[in-house]
Amino acid sequence: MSDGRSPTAGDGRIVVAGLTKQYKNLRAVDNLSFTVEPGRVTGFLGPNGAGKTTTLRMLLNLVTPSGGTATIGGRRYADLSDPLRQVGAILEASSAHKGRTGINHLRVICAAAGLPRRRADEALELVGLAPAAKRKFKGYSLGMKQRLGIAAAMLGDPRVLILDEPANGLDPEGIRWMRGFLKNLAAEGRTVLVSSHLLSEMQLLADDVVIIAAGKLVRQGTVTEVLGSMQHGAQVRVRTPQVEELTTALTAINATVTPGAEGALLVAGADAPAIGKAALAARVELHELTTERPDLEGVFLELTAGKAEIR
Ligand SMILES: Nc1ncnc2c1ncn2[C@@H]1O[C@H](COP(=O)(O)OP(=O)(O)OP(=O)(O)O)[C@@H](O)[C@H]1O
Repeated sequence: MSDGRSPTAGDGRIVVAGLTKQYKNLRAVDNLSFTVEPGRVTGFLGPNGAGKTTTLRMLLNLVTPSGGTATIGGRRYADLSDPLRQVGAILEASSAHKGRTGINHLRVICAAAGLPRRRADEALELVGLAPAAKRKFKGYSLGMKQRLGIAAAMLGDPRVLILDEPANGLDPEGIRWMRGFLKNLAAEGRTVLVSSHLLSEMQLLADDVVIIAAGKLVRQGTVTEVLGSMQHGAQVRVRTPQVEELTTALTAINATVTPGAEGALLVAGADAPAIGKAALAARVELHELTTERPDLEGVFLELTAGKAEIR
């Protein structure tokens, strides 16, 4: 981040408080409250139609809330003195004039926003698109288009980044790049808010998660906290030719044993070393001992079950 930026986005903390959006009969966002901290990547998760885009649009003053507030550094977006230098946003897959080159696309935005022309080159460099600067937009791959969108959002060197589904359509290499890029921005102290329904991706990318369903907050916390809040906790998958003996031995140490797929046993209430020890003491042969940790996908499905109504 460059020095001398306007301080009006404050520390870049995003606070959503009682935010509501009513569309005729549909409450797209319903009394939603959460905070997004600077210096961290926050994943904004929810099933399709949960209200993510509507929330982000209210944050960026593109949709007027029916109630509540959304502020960045204590101010509404509309009250920021120079928002493009403070908040960078991508709300949909990048689009540009087909015949325009990448660099010219960014220069046009710089000119319109009163930003120095060199920022176009710097932003292109930042996202690794400098070698394709003079290629036309229509020849860009989807991944390159996404990078160009991020370059555009970075033109004002903003303290806060808000990205709606930036990983959509990216290949694994593109996703890896995006992950590193956004983590670096957070490490520089910026606020990074990324919406997604790609839960497995968020598990690798985000420090914090805000999960919504049907317009309402379902859970907010660090990825670790949310994973830890999973009802069932970790399970261990075990295979043995001596099912009965092992079940007896594990029940004796207060573990719960249930049949899993393909003849495996799922053990809860004891970790792998404890199971191994109990098996050894009972002279039971083990063919597999695998700890299965709940992933964000499982937590998400559990937390949003029944709330992903078609709207
Ligand atoms: N302008 C509008 N008028 C009426 N309904 C709307 C409008 N914009 C969004 N909605 C509805 O509000 C609900 C929330 O939509 P939103 O796009 O915010 O969800 P989302 O979580 O971003 O989902 P997706 O991942 O599918 O984009 C949806 O049911 C949508 O149809």
